[in-house]
Amino acid sequence: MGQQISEQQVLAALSRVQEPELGGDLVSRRMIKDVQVEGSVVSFTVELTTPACPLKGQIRNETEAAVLAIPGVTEVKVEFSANVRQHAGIPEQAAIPGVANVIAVAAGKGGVGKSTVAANLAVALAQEGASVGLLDADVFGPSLPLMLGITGQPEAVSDAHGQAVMLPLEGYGIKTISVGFLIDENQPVIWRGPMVSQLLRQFLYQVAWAPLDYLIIDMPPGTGDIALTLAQSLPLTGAVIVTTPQTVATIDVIKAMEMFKKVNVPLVGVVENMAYFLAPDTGRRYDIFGSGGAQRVATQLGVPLLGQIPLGMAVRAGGDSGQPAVISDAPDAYAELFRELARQVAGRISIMKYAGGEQS
Ligand SMILES: Nc1ncnc2c1ncn2[C@@H]1O[C@H](COP(=O)(O)OP(=O)(O)OP(=O)(O)O)[C@@H](O)[C@H]1O
Repeated sequence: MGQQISEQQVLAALSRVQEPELGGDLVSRRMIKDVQVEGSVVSFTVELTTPACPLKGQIRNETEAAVLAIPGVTEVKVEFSANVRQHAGIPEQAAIPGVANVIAVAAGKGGVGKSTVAANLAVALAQEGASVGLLDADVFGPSLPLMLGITGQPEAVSDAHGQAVMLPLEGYGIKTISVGFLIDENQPVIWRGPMVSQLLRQFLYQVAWAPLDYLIIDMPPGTGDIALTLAQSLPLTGAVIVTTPQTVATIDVIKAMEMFKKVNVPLVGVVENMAYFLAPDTGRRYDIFGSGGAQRVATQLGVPLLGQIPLGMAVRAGGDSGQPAVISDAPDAYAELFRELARQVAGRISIMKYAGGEQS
């Protein structure tokens, strides 16, 4: 029998593996937990900054290889866990207790698929193992109840401090709240700015969201007063801007990005929706609205292009039938692209947090 393998040897091997995005090695970043050695079998857990980590595969391969290089090790079992931390940079009084990150999904103009992206992003993050909420702040056209097929009235209950709170409705593993749950959809609603702000404050602070890793906010379209006030007053970790190829070069997209910059909300990146069309019969790609535009704008503004979602019949049908595309296995629902988008968003947020300092 060979010499017994020690925990120190395992940690020494793992300290040579770098965290691919955040830098530093996994041991100094205190990402390695629960090392166990049983004979020649070594197991440990890597604690990620998000369950939707885009580089999980790479981390698995590199840690496995590093530990297998220790003489006598025959098998390595890598588990993953995640500890999504509260973003620093949000003033304490504005933070929502128990909600680690608030992400705005916004667009320079209506109809580009902002709500579709918000809903699929939220469900995809939940599929990756995160706890997720979705707040429909698009009070003028609340489309999330229809897109997620969720109906009903949120129940009011007392929280642990005796305060009245609304219970969000649940579906597809996410918690959600929308003005669409509270009003009669056939009644036109006339909202003025202050009423919207007050309602949204209620949606943020008087809803039993916690605990959440990510609260996704489907913002009202455009950069008008309401969107600006919201961007300014929400405790946002960052903003994701949705555009289509034909609107990408327009001033609206730039305006949306500048609006967030002006109020010091970091841009997570740009999503190009309806980016191209793949003919279902031939598989041929058609760049109906041109190509490369979103990438150019992203590069020009120094933010990443987080993903490109093609035009897909199943994406639209999913939205209309209350079944978000990301739960479908139809090829033109592009579920895997939505999941990859979710990983990119989560990964970027972890990097932003690291750059800006973090709270445990
Ligand atoms: N990638 C896509 N492929 C096909 N249809 C899509 C795609 N993305 C969105 N759609 C469809 O386009 C329409 C508009 O989408 P959505 O409601 O998400 O846009 P929006 O930007 O939120 O609009 P508004 O600003 O008016 O709320 C919907 O019918 C939706 O199903």
